[in-house]
Amino acid sequence: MRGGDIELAGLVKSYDGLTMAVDGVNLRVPDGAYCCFLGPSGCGKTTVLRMIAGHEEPTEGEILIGGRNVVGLTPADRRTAMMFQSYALFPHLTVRDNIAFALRVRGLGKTERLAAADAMIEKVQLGELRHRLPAELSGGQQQRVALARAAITEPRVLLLDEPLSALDEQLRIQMRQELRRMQQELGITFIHVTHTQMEAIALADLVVVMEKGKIHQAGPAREVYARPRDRYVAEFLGGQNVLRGEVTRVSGGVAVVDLPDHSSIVASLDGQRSIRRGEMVDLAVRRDDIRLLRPDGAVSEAGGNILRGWVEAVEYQGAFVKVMVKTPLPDEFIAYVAEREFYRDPLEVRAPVLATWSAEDSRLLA
Ligand SMILES: Nc1ncnc2c1ncn2[C@@H]1O[C@H](COP(=O)(O)OP(=O)(O)OP(=O)(O)O)[C@@H](O)[C@H]1O
Repeated sequence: MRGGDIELAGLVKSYDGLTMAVDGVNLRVPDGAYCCFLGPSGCGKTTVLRMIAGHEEPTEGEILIGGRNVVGLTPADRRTAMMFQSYALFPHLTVRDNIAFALRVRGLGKTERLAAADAMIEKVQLGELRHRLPAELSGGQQQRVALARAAITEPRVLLLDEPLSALDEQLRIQMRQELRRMQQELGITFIHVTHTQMEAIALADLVVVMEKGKIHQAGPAREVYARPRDRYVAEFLGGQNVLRGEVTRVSGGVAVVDLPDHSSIVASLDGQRSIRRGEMVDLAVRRDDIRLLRPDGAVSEAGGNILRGWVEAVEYQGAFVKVMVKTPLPDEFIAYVAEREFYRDPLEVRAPVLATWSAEDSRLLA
């Protein structure tokens, strides 16, 4: 039994009794999940991580690992391990000795330590590098050593604080795959803190989006990206346009929303049951669900929602083209048009356009 499931219940951390670094966090992380805490600097994600690790005590609330409250226990008794941003490898010890060191702290004999280190070295594919010093390794290899050193104590939960931030862009993407592979191989719960949206989305089974000490949304990557709960999550994850307007009608699972430019948009309620006429609401539509038409073309082609504007800027992105559309609305409006489709009849800057999408592609936000 691994027992690496985590439950955070009413978790609060205040350093000075006034500001809440963590402000009432409730969350369940299943055993063996890859969970990413995502949010801007200062949102409290590292503090949550440090409290799970046992490097910081909560002001209030419980942390259950494997069903047992671990508040007050040492990291070793919690069976958690932490991998730091800087890797914190001993410069004078070889790869093998760095990895074996964690077991010396736990009082294991030398033969046992080295045998365990060798097994772990194979697991993380560091075979040929076992006798090298950290300075003789690449950033990615150093990270693998740091991971092996954290994993050798057989923790139930491995905590990673911005593990990829020291690497360059290309290596970061490569190491992302490797972290995922290792997590699956070790079969333990990973809690990974990051402020990079794409990193969280690419890696996690469970993405937890935080702001100012609170969780806005926790769910599978695709749910958080494609069905953000509120404006904050939609804007932080990106890929969505968020518009604000007044509800003029609610019926049959949809709401009609009047925007400040007097256009009417139909959006699915998407479970927002309590919406009433007259209420101000946010609605989201994915940038890649927008079709851009020339106004002189067949307006009948425009199924459902229409917003009028003109092309403010065009940015080539490779697989798609990012078109910034200026509308009379205060919110920015962007369409991602598939590359081939865009170049069939390229829109030039200042061209008037109709941005259209179907009712079911826009959703009310909380
Ligand atoms: N030891 C401390 N003493 C006082 N305040 C602290 C301490 N550690 C963190 N804080 C404050 O708590 C809040 C949350 O910090 P935390 O490090 O958890 O955020 P974060 O989201 O991880 O940010 P970053 O990505 O910059 O590390 C911040 O306002 C921070 O200034």
